[in-house]
Amino acid sequence: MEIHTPGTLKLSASVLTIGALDGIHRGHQALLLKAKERAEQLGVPFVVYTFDPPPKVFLRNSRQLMSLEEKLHRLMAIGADHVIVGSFNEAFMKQEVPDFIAELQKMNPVEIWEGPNFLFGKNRKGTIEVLRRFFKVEILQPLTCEQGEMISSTRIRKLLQEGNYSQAHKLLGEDYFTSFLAASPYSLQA
Ligand SMILES: Cc1cc2nc3c(=O)[nH]c(=O)nc-3n(C[C@H](O)[C@H](O)[C@H](O)COP(=O)(O)O)c2cc1C
Ligand SMILES: Nc1ncnc2c1ncn2[C@@H]1O[C@H](COP(=O)(O)OP(=O)(O)OP(=O)(O)O)[C@@H](O)[C@H]1O
Repeated sequence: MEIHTPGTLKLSASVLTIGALDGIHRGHQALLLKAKERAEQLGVPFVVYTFDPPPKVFLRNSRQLMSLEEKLHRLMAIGADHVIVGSFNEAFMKQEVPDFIAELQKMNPVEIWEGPNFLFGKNRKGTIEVLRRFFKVEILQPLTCEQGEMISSTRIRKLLQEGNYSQAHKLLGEDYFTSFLAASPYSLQA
């Protein structure tokens, strides 16, 4: 797996997923595995574009679920061929939608895979509809928990804050929880 700074990766074809992906929870895992499967079927590299820190950590001071290092390990295990890490700061978030689209075009994505609520660009003006003017965008039906609620990083943060570790465990996924706890600010030793 290769790691890149924004604007440097040029590919003749790819399958792309973009997102904060904080915690790589079961919803993220489903999305990433689907995109990886499509990349394999199409015989093109699988590219993940992520942000550090996650936008909500930078903008709202939300607690970060997973370090960048841990996220990169997870992405490698899932089979990402390339990861672009955008340093999310004042300068980055001022990029207008067309500038970000131009950057994505350098990777010639044949498919972009997202969940239903993906937004991007300055003032969150970029929607799935905007993205669809330029690329083939596929939407994964959101993965929900048994109670029917959508799995999200926000929900997991709340569960951990409430001390509901067993539900957080379920939403993060069995295989992921042990090392997640060891690496996170929610470590049991903390
Ligand atoms: C180029 C760019 C600029 C962004 N600017 C803003 C912004 O001005 N305000 C904001 O709240 N989020 C901004 N974001 C963050 C997005 O709202 C969103 O968090 C990000 O695209 C990741 O999607 P996700 O939250 O679904 O993972 C920006 C994202 C990108 C890629
Ligand atoms: N439960 C889910 N099922 C499918 N896709 C999901 C799910 N949760 C998030 N995604 C998708 O993963 C991508 C990255 O989303 P993001 O990292 O913002 O996740 P999130 O859990 O919604 O985070 P937060 O709660 O902090 O907003 C987006 O395309 C989003 O729609």
